[in-house]
Amino acid sequence: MLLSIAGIDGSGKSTQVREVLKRLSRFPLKVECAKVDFHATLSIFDLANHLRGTPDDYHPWIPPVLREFTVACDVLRYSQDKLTQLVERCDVVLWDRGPLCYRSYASAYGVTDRHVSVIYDLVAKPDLTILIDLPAEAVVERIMMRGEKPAKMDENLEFLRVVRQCYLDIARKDARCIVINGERATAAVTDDILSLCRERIPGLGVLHYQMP
Ligand SMILES: Nc1ncnc2c1ncn2[C@@H]1O[C@H](COP(=O)(O)OP(=O)(O)O)[C@@H](O)[C@H]1O
Ligand SMILES: Cc1cn([C@H]2C[C@H](O)[C@@H](COP(=O)(O)OP(=O)(O)O)O2)c(=O)[nH]c1=O
Repeated sequence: MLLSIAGIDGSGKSTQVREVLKRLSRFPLKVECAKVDFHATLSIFDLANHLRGTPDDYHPWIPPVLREFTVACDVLRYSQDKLTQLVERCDVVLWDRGPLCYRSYASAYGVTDRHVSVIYDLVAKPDLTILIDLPAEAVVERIMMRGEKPAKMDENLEFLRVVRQCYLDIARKDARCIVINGERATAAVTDDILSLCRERIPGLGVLHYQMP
């Protein structure tokens, strides 16, 4: 089962991937985490650094269509070279981000180029995408509190509002995408994700709990 955890920056994707992994590790299941390795996209950040003096100041200086095409190429490469094999070897793969995220970012940056969209059609399709949804205001507060990583240029209220709307618009059209409320304690969000997995994926409903 390929489970994609989606949401705007700071919505708690990485936190949930970690928590769901912890909970599933109590069961006799092979569970692995996945996240796209950026390669060509890193050159976009290098270019932004060269042009603007900071790697995340890429917008609007580097045309969005060039950037999103580059991101899409990295996502497809990762899907074909690593993710597909991982899914074959594992009972559950927890994907931090996923096609919904990448399509939403492209849309938020106004990219409608068909080539980008066709590349995402070729990427492995998650069995289930869980969109952790919460208002951009709540996320900005979390990002400001986040000690480990300073806020990036695109982690601002105005842009995150647009990204959130793009997520919701794209998710609404996908039957394999479920929106959950992310404005709750971490454990409550994890509970929701696990119960959605059990409900939807045959086999996960008959998990045999192993005593720790
Ligand atoms: N349910 C939650 N309530 C409050 N803070 C949270 C919650 N989930 C995550 N956080 C905090 O919010 C910040 C962003 O979470 P993170 O998992 O890094 O998000 P993402 O991977 O979506 O960017 C982190 O500092 C994290 O500790
Ligand atoms: C997912 C995505 C990210 N980005 C930008 C915004 C992200 O903050 C940045 C890095 O992505 P990523 O490494 O996935 O972010 P994080 O470590 O916060 O999970 O690249 C795009 O421009 N397009 C995209 O499709």
